[in-house]
Amino acid sequence: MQLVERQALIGGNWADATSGKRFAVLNPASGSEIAAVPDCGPAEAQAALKAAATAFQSWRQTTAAQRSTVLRKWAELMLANQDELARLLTAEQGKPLSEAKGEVAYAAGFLTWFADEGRRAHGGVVPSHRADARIVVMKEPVGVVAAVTPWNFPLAMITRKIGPALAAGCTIVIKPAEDTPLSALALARLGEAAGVPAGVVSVVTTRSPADVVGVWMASPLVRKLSFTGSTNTGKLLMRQAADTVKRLSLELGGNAPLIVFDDADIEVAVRGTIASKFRNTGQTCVCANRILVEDGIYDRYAAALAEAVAALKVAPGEEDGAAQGPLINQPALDKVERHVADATAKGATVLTGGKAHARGGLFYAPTVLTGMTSDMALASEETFGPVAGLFRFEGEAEAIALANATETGLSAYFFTRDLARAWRVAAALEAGMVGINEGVISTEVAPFGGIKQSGLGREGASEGLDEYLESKYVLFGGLSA
Ligand SMILES: NC(=O)c1ccc[n+]([C@@H]2O[C@H](COP(=O)([O-])OP(=O)(O)OC[C@H]3O[C@@H](n4cnc5c(N)ncnc54)[C@H](O)[C@@H]3O)[C@@H](O)[C@H]2O)c1
Ligand SMILES: O=C[C@H](O)CS(=O)(=O)O
Repeated sequence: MQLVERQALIGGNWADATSGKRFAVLNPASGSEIAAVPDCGPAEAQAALKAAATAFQSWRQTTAAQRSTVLRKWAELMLANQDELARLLTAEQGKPLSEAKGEVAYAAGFLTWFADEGRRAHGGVVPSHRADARIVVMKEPVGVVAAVTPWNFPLAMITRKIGPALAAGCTIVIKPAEDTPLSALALARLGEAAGVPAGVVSVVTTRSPADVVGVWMASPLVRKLSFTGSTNTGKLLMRQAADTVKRLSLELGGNAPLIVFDDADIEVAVRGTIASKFRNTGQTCVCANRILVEDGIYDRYAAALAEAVAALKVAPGEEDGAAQGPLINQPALDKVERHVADATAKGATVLTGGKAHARGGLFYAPTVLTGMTSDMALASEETFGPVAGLFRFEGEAEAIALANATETGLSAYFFTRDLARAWRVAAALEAGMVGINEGVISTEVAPFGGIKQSGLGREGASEGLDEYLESKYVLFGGLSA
């Protein structure tokens, strides 16, 4: 396999951990080792941070056009290596190759998007409050950014940070998830080829995240943390950030409702449910987690959904036609099995799946459960696996109440053909992102993020650049009136 890097990128140098320690990266479909990478610690974290602080002084002096050129070239190299990057991503993360290829393009899209946005980071001239003074507002880069990213989208969750950070003139130190470091290292190699200067981007791989990230969180040199991962980890890092008042972008957990109203087009609703619930084998932060179905359509929809889910091909991601890959690791599989066992013990019925797949290992049969109730674990916890739990409701008010009965608020979906209802329900749902008659809404052009305990800030869109900029207001006084 090409593009496999076996060293970390520390301040422009490809290096082993000073301890010599390494850890294996496994293929979740087979359990076989793909490669081993450095198990870095505080020494490497400090070296990467020092290099980023030094590089920041020169990178911030480049023009927006120069930074844009580098980001565009990087995106071009990603697309030129799309097949190789996708094969590597599928090998370490498990998703079907078709989805991995889609992620490469999606990830490159953030670099292209912010290559353009960075050239629009305008400040402004403010109408002065005094005749002898003029006021301007300048946009300046935040500084050194620490990025901590998850395993489920090992490329896109990184470029969603690198893009705006570098476009703004920041430098960045990255700690990728221990399950999927190879995609991050391959990305960094392409960045080097695109002209990213030494120290501007570092990738520090480790099996001990707290040891590496703890150095960055304690240092005043890091002016911003951009984190994507679970809400619990996000809260922990948020507390650590307080000591040095770091800027925060937090993309955390979800528990998305997907509502099917009586007037929905069943085929559209089933297609949208499959797209939302089973993308990346259900291991997506914006996956539908609770399926709320109105009484009048419930039985027809449940039968149609179960038929479609039963037809999903479960296989290693590189196999032709694979629609569902393995779970990322044993704890992820254990959680899926716990949610299904809890639901059936409390009265839910399995329409399809409901057990480990015949392939064994980390493969689980895509599942549809009916008769779900709010006391079940799946109702309040993010399953992060291929399980669609159907809850019954009567009337719009009950649907909204059920949908909003969660501490998170990342995404929500609903299916209806009533335009007035579409506006009412979209306004009533407590979520940062809403899909109407659509199950996949993620794009670099729209602000991605959640409310409540799903996080802070937005990624992508024009707003995504603001997360990496500071406003400096300058008053020119003593001017003749
Ligand atoms: N909102 C979003 O955009 C988004 C996107 C993807 C995943 N997620 C969420 O992430 C979760 C799944 O991802 P995960 O299992 O990798 O989450 P996780 O929080 O376990 O890990 C995320 C990252 O944090 C690191 N980490 C873990 N503990 C740490 C610590 N004590 N100090 C420093 N770093 C630490 C991990 O090594 C990893 O790189 C789900 O809840 C999912 O909803 C959210
Ligand atoms: O896990 C959620 C990520 O944000 C993936 S996507 O942006 O929804 O594709």
